[in-house]
Amino acid sequence: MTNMNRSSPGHRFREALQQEKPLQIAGAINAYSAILAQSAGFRALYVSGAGVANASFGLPDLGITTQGDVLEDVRRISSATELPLLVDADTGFGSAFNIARTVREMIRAGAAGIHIEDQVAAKRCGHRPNKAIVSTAEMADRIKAAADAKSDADFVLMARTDALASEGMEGAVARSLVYVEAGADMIFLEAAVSLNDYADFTSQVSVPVLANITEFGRTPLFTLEELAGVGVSMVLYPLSAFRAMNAAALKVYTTLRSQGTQASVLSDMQTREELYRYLGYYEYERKLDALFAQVDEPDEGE
Ligand SMILES: C[C@](O)(C(=O)O)[C@H](CC(=O)O)C(=O)O
Ligand SMILES: [Mg+2]
Repeated sequence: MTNMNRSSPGHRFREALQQEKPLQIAGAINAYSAILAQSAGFRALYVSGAGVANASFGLPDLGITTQGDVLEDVRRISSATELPLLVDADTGFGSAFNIARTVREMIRAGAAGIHIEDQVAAKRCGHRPNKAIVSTAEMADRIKAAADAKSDADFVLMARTDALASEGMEGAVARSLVYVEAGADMIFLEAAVSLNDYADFTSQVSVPVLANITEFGRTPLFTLEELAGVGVSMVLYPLSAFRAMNAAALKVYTTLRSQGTQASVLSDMQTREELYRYLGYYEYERKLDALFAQVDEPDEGE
């Protein structure tokens, strides 16, 4: 393990965590969403496992997508933004060797960090009933395998615990302390239901704690200020923009079918001008024009 690369994505994530308290982390479903979130001022982004499954594959978030599927999205998104990416690695995508490979490949793909959860491999969304979790020892082994594979000491290894639902606060805290001992740098407390949960948890777990403020789930939509007050270090919005895009897209599709024109939904659309601005299209166009101008000149002299 080295600390050579001072500007590694992991290092940038840790810097962002110092600069913004709590650090707001926005889910970006694809490269263009990452550009939009960056321009809105976010300092860190998230690649959601549910997002990869739902948006890239049209599948439910039930552990069906693979390490390679997630890596492909991470590569695309990390190429489009300077911001550090926290990536949802579900249960690590296999046993110790697979988990080690997940870490190595995530670093190569440009991720700043990953979270690995303590659910069984046949995982579910953290906000659904009937989740099953592995033993504390098995999860500690996952974390050790991941920590051992870190080629960049700054790469963030976050342990997510889904234990609150089945083992209560006592279980979630006890497990998290073991996960930190095993090498977790931070903890993701999944599906907390009250501010008191966070206060309780952060008073007993000394590493930075993430709150997942996903919509229509178990956790109420606590504000940044409220979460700051209970010791939360990171606030995640994994699918907020995705959910909004989906509603907008459906409205456009149904309007086109029912009205035969998009006139009434134009105001819901981003204009061509805006799209191009975010993409830096005009800059590309200027370069292209300049390039053609240069190529033309020698021709004229001949
Ligand atoms: C954070 C999460 O793991 C994700 O994949 O984005 C999901 C989010 C969701 O389903 O709302 C989870 O909380 O399990
Ligand atoms: Mg997930």
